[in-house]
Amino acid sequence: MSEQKSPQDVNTQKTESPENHKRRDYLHWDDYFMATSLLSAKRSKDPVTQVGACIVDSQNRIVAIGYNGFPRNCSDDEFPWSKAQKGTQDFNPLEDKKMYVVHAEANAILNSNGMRLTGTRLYTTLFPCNECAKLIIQVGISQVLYLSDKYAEKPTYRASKRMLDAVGVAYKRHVPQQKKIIIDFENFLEEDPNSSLGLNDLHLK
Ligand SMILES: Nc1ccn([C@H]2C[C@H](O)[C@@H](COP(=O)(O)O)O2)c(=O)n1
Repeated sequence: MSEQKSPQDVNTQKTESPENHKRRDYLHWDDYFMATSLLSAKRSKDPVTQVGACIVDSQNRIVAIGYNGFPRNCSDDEFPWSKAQKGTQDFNPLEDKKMYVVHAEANAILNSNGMRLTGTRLYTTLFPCNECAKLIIQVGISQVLYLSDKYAEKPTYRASKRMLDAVGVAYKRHVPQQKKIIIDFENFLEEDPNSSLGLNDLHLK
């Protein structure tokens, strides 16, 4: 004979069901903003280093995002994506991407459309260079969170830290709580069997 459930048991069962309480594996704020920066970096055409940045206010609202790329209307197909090699026969400084690329952090600042950025936080996938540090300081960003500092030994990055230290802009490497976030469009494509979109999964590692 099956056991009868008291109304109390039924209630307990209801509260224990995963659908009745808060999800536990939700994204934490810092991971969320860094993942947003990583997603933005996916827009970059730079074949070597794709950088993304995201500016967030004190109420955890994203106020701007950006990635590294050429200025508006400077064609991705005409301007150089390579680095000019000093000492080579055909060395031409005008054929170097660094002459033209707007860094992700600078683009994020510019994309904020003149909004007041005092006290905001900047999430960037790569530590800001000296030129971006100048902008960060001038607009009043108070904290920088970064994922990689692969160019730490270069003078431009040491100069960046010198300026940020001098004025008290805090910076720290973000250590993600969630090691992997997968954006999977497939579930949504399955909802529409007639869809002919051939989208690949986007894996953020
Ligand atoms: N904090 C940074 C540093 C670099 N970038 C951009 C500039 C270039 O497009 C690329 C670096 O290229 P690489 O020297 O690694 O060939 O990343 C940036 O947006 N933000």
